Amino acid sequence: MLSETVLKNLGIQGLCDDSRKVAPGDLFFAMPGEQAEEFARTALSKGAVAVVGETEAPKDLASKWILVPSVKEERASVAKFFYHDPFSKMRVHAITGTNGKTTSAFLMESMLSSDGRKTALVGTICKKIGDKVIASNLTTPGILELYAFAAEAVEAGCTDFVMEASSHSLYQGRVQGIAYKSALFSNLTEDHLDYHKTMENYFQAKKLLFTRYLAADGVAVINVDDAYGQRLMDEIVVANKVSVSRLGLDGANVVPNSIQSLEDGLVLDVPAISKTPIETRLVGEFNADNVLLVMSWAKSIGISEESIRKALATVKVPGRFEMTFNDGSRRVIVDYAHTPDALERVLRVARSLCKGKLSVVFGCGGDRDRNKRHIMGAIAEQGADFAWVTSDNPRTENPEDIIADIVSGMHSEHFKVIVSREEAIREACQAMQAGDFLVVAGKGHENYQIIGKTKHHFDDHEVILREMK
Ligand SMILES: CC(=O)N[C@H]1[C@@H](OP(=O)(O)OP(=O)(O)OC[C@H]2O[C@@H](n3ccc(=O)[nH]c3=O)[C@H](O)[C@@H]2O)O[C@H](CO)[C@@H](O)[C@@H]1O[C@H](C)C(=O)N[C@@H](C)C(=O)N[C@H](CCC(=O)O)C(=O)O
Ligand SMILES: Nc1ncnc2c1ncn2[C@@H]1O[C@H](COP(=O)(O)OP(=O)(O)OP(=O)(O)O)[C@@H](O)[C@H]1O
Ligand SMILES: N[C@H](CCC[C@H](N)C(=O)O)C(=O)O
Ligand SMILES: [Mg+2]
Repeated sequence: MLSETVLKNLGIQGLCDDSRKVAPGDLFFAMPGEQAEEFARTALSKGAVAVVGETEAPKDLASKWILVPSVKEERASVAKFFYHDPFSKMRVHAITGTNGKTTSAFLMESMLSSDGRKTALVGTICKKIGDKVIASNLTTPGILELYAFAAEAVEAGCTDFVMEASSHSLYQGRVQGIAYKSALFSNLTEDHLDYHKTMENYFQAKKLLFTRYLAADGVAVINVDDAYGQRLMDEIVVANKVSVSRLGLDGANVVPNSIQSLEDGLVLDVPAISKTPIETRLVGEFNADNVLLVMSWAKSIGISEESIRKALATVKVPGRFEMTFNDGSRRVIVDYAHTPDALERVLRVARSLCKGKLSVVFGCGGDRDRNKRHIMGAIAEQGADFAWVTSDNPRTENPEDIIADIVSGMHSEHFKVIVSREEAIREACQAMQAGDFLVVAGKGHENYQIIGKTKHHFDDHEVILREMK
């Protein structure tokens, strides 16, 4: 690493790896790539004090250029030094998996807080310390943002830090330098193959949380009902492992006696956690998986039964099976299902609650995994009585092309394409009769729609409430 003396002499005010965000006094990390020099020049023109690069300095920038073998490694070491090693001052907990991370992370934060521990949270919806909440751009932020936030958490007196670790972040080393006290695995199903290419690569990225980043004395808590979870359990060498199985697999450490599914919650009887059943307001079988996993984790790190109960009784997660409209007959929920597994599971729960016709409005994000689209089409067709296929965040793709991919998996007449999401929700709402249930899937808490490179205000809840008046 650059010596402390060098860093101090430079008089650095901040760290930055994105020329668009440079502030005067920043040390700029020029990540390797064709445009590294161009970004470095922009950074210097905006007042960066120096550039850390791994290619020879352009002659005219030699006095401002610090040559290192790996900018990525240097960025991690300097972040640790500059922010006073914040992660070593808290117990850090992470959850990974395709679905259920945000829900579980909210639960974890809630249980730790109920237990009297000051806790920070980082994930898809927000970065949060107590009542201070900042909306997130990524599920796991870039390493510099992450360290800066951890330093704030330490400053605020946090003892615990809960975060979602996405596969992208694990693969890219956004969490470099963290030694987790606990790591949870929810499940692994199809998503992100645009980035990881194969399920095996995707699994290996998730596995890094347990092999590279979990502390030697940390605990791994794993859902072994999932085949990749079972594989993880078998493959990782960790002192403390807890296996969790809603299905009651032989040999699992935590299995329920019974799970009762209510219209507005769950009652879980889990002898390994408590002698008496525990209630939550989270709904559906998939949430039973999340709750079991997090309860098991809580027990393993010494959170009291009372705190587990208290958190489960009150926790709510925005945009996850969120009942947006309910007049006692017609019900509309907003849910963040944007993978085949999530859509299938959410429709299954909705079906169990629906007395009339079950409909779904959904689309798929642009510039993301294309292969999941036709699978989601088939799932919507099988799981619901009627589907409105529409746009999610098209990003730079043509919305019609995305919809064509989805529809290629659909073979019945029980669906209609409406490109405008607002129009699709409007029609779906207008079609509702007594007893019907509508699932508006894919965007959950998002209050925007990304078309091209622009974020427009868009909120599923607002449209539903307007239409169901
Ligand atoms: C594919 C991917 O993950 N890309 C992430 C990655 O970008 P990258 O290193 O490839 O960056 P790049 O855009 O090629 O640029 C290279 C370097 O030049 C810099 N740059 C770039 C442009 C410029 O004008 N000036 C400049 O200095 C960039 O800051 C970067 O340091 O590293 C960046 C910094 O950490 C991330 O912001 C960026 O996330 C992009 C925006 C993204 O959309 N990522 C998504 C796919 C993602 O990460 N999603 C997961 C969710 C997964 C889940 O929920 O399951 C997440 O954790 O959110
Ligand atoms: N354990 C689970 N198994 C399968 N599906 C789930 C599970 N938990 C939640 N879901 C479904 O997945 C959606 C997303 O849940 P959540 O936001 O908790 O997951 P996530 O892993 O954080 O997703 P992302 O990676 O996109 O941030 C929910 O709205 C629900 O439809
Ligand atoms: N974390 C997810 C977000 C997807 C949300 C969905 N609304 C979309 O835009 O595809 C991802 O990066 O795939
Ligand atoms: Mg999430």
